[in-house]
Amino acid sequence: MADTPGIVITGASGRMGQMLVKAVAASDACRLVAALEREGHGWVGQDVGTAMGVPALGVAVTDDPVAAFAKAQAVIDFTAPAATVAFAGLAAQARAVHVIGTTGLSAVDIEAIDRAAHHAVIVRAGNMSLGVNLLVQLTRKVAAALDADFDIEIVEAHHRHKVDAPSGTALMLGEAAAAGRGVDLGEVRQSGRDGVTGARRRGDIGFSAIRGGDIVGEHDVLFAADGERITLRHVATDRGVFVRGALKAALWGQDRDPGHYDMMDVLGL
Ligand SMILES: NC(=O)C1=CN([C@@H]2O[C@H](COP(=O)(O)OP(=O)(O)OC[C@H]3O[C@@H](n4cnc5c(N)ncnc54)[C@H](OP(=O)(O)O)[C@@H]3O)[C@@H](O)[C@H]2O)C=CC1
Ligand SMILES: O=C(O)C1=N[C@H](C(=O)O)C[C@H](O)C1
Repeated sequence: MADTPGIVITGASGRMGQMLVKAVAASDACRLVAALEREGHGWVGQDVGTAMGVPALGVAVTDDPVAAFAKAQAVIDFTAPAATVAFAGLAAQARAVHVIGTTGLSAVDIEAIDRAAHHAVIVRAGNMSLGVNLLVQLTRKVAAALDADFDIEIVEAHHRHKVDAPSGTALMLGEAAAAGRGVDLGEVRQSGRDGVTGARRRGDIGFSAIRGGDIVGEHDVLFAADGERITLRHVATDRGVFVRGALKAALWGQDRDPGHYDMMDVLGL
């Protein structure tokens, strides 16, 4: 066990954080070396297992990322954009693989992550599941096969707590559709219609977001033409699909050259 990669989970009290802590602690392929929360969080100083209401795991929750990353080979990070950008710099200094699941990152945030990736391995994806990464590939292929007679609309649904829209996955699907069509998503993106919007512009890629209840994550890519429609759909019913992808990425990243990778690299798609 001691020579398996040591993993830090950031945002350990979060929906993803708690599942990741349990998965790493239960794995034979890696070890939990730290659980991180922000300064002032009620869990800091407590055993992370006890704080979660399960048997103690022998790892106290810390608010010190520098000390935590120094003893790790990988950092798995599903938190918030500002935290993730700060962690990217610190993980690179520690030469730890940084697996980023956080969504809602701005272009400036991604530039900062790109800079950190000159010094260490970063694997970042808006969705770590095998199914969604396959759907991204399918979306690109279908978009390449059809012309703009087919209107592309991406509809996503998530739980009531989600703070960013469109989802990271919806943006991955939109990028894939735009790449398939040979256009720049920034030129054709149409989000959140409301009011008298005018008729749909030919070639636009539309995004709609639903928020409610405990929906884990659902994504439809609709290709709608006169007389026929195609829908590509992924439904996540369990966050375990993201957890498994993140652990796979943390192990895959060991001994790779520095760089900014995604789940297509990890899954070999
Ligand atoms: N790529 C993928 O496959 C997936 C991505 N996600 C993304 O992961 C992110 C987290 O999702 P989820 O777990 O549902 O969200 P939660 O709000 O449940 O968890 C986020 C956690 O991060 C913590 N956090 C925020 N800022 C800091 C900080 N500066 N230092 C330490 N901890 C911090 C929060 O603490 P506090 O409560 O104190 O703010 C919280 O514990 C979102 O961006 C989501 O979109 C989610 C699922 C899959
Ligand atoms: O916030 C979530 O929950 C999820 N976020 C990711 C996204 O923004 O696409 C991935 C997944 O859909 C769950």
